[in-house]
Amino acid sequence: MASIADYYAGKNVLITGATGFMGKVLVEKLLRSCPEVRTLYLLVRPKAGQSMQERVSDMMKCKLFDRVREDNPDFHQKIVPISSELTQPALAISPEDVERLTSCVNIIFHCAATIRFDEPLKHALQLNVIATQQLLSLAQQMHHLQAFIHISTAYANCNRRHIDEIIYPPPVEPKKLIDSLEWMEDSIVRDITPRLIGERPNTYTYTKALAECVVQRESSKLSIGIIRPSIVGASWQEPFPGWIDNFNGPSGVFIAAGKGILRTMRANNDAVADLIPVDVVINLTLAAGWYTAVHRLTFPPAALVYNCTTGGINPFHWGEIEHHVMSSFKRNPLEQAFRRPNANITSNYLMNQYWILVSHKFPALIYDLYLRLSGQKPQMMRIFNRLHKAIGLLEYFSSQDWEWNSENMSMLMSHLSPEDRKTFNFDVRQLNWPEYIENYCIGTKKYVLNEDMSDIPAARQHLRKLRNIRYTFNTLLLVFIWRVFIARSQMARNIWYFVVSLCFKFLSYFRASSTLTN
Ligand SMILES: CCCCCCCCCCCCCCCC(=O)SCCNC(=O)CCNC(=O)[C@H](O)C(C)(C)COP(=O)(O)OP(=O)(O)OC[C@H]1O[C@@H](n2cnc3c(N)ncnc32)[C@H](O)[C@@H]1OP(=O)(O)O
Ligand SMILES: NC(=O)C1=CN([C@@H]2O[C@H](COP(=O)(O)OP(=O)(O)OC[C@H]3O[C@@H](n4cnc5c(N)ncnc54)[C@H](OP(=O)(O)O)[C@@H]3O)[C@@H](O)[C@H]2O)C=CC1
Repeated sequence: MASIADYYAGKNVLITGATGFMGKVLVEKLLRSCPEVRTLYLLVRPKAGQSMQERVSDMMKCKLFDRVREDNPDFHQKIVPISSELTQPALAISPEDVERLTSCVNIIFHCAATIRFDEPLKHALQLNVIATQQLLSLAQQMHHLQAFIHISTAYANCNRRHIDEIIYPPPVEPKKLIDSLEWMEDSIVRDITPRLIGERPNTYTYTKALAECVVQRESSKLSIGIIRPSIVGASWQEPFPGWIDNFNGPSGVFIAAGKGILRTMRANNDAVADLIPVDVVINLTLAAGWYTAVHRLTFPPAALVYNCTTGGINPFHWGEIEHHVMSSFKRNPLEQAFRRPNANITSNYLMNQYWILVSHKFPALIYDLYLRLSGQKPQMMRIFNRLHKAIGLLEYFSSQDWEWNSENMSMLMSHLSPEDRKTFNFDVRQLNWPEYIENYCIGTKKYVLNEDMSDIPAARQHLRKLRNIRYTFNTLLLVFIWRVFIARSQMARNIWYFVVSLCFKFLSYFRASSTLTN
């Protein structure tokens, strides 16, 4: 059997979502580890005043592509951007481009999706389900297509505790839902969304479940693989440790904790934190593309599902994550922290509400007062309100755990040659969590916040300053309490004298006993 790189040699690959977090890593890895790949067709839309060509050339300039650039400075010649808006009819691909794609594409990686948890149902359905359906129709017109790889999520079926590598019956018939929502006003859709999504926490997981069903329906006509990653985090090894470029999932939480803004969050210390490094997901995806294509004639007509998770193989828990994130940010502090990093997670709702009041809202109020008094615009309360909205949407995933069967991941690994196992490593048994979390935190500092590592001494100095402010504040608070309560109440005074005399007696006893022993 051909090796993975040999298989991709001379192949034309179509990728959606290439400008996104996972898409970029996929493009980079294909170019670096499969240098003989012929062309990568990227479906891209113009955005924020930039044409699709500008966006793709900006993307290729980013640090992620440094290693590819070193190996092959002309790598951009292999990339062909195709203008496409996935929410439009026929994906808004021009007839010439359709002609070009149908005549040459050999393999499709469908990564594009809206991953927002607060996406209105109609839009999530349009992008995650209808666009997938349209891409499948395009795929069927392709004369040389060998594999269609769909990126789903391990949480598509999060209404279940145990999740096998099968496609579960959809919560509703996708076509019926599409037809009904088509004529409904947005306000009506908004009202019925909670009833529709049922036990799922958001429109994202709901529409991703529907998309799996849509993909499965085509599995008799196409060779299909479905990848279900859990919580995708920074890179573990490739192209370098700790690469991350967004605030999604845990990254935003880590940053907020590192900046000393987030001090409390509802999460279960003992629940498995099913993080999976982005390079692991991409290595598995490329291997699954190879496996699907090579075995396309021997497969039964069913999509092969890969639960791409760590919990069952090398579990790590939210409590451990909290510990390692905090100690990592103390060693490598972020610049201009609001307070010293000291976040705690708790599964107790009331306790969390108490700490939100004491450690979030109260300091925000004081800081905003200070800003107001110094003639600046208050902003801290606004930042906290946004943070509370974001963590409120994530708490569902950090407060419970799931069991995923990941046999297909092991099966795929057993089919890889020793060389491919190294080049496309997705063996998460080798993952050293503390080291990974340390690199992840440094990655958020370097690549998300664009902070310089040489500024760490200044950041440490800033933390020392914050510590001194805290000590001063606590002392002032104590003096205040003394003035208000102790100075005015005889009983408080008596208690205070009792405590002081007890301390004095203890000290005298200690001194006397140390003189005796000398
Ligand atoms: C130490 C403790 C350990 C415990 C640690 C537990 C972690 C527990 C994680 C569970 C994680 C589960 C993950 C499930 C697994 C998938 O399925 S992965 C798919 C994951 N999807 C996501 O994470 C998307 C979630 N995000 C959203 O839905 C939306 O961004 C939100 C949170 C509703 C915010 O919406 P919005 O207010 O409209 O803000 P948005 O336009 O998105 O962003 C505005 C700005 O805030 C920034 N921002 C966005 N999100 C954040 C954020 N979270 N923080 C800070 N800034 C942010 C943006 O970069 C943007 O910056 P600018 O461009 O304005 O400069
Ligand atoms: N990140 C995670 O933790 C996880 C992600 N996944 C899945 O992995 C896949 C990739 O996720 P990720 O890379 O994190 O997501 P991103 O949000 O980073 O990327 C989404 C991609 O989809 C593209 N896209 C969105 N809307 C359109 C549109 N209307 N037309 C054309 N392209 C569009 C975006 O393009 P543009 O740049 O133009 O916006 C972008 O390239 C998704 O399918 C997601 O469900 C699964 C589990 C976890």
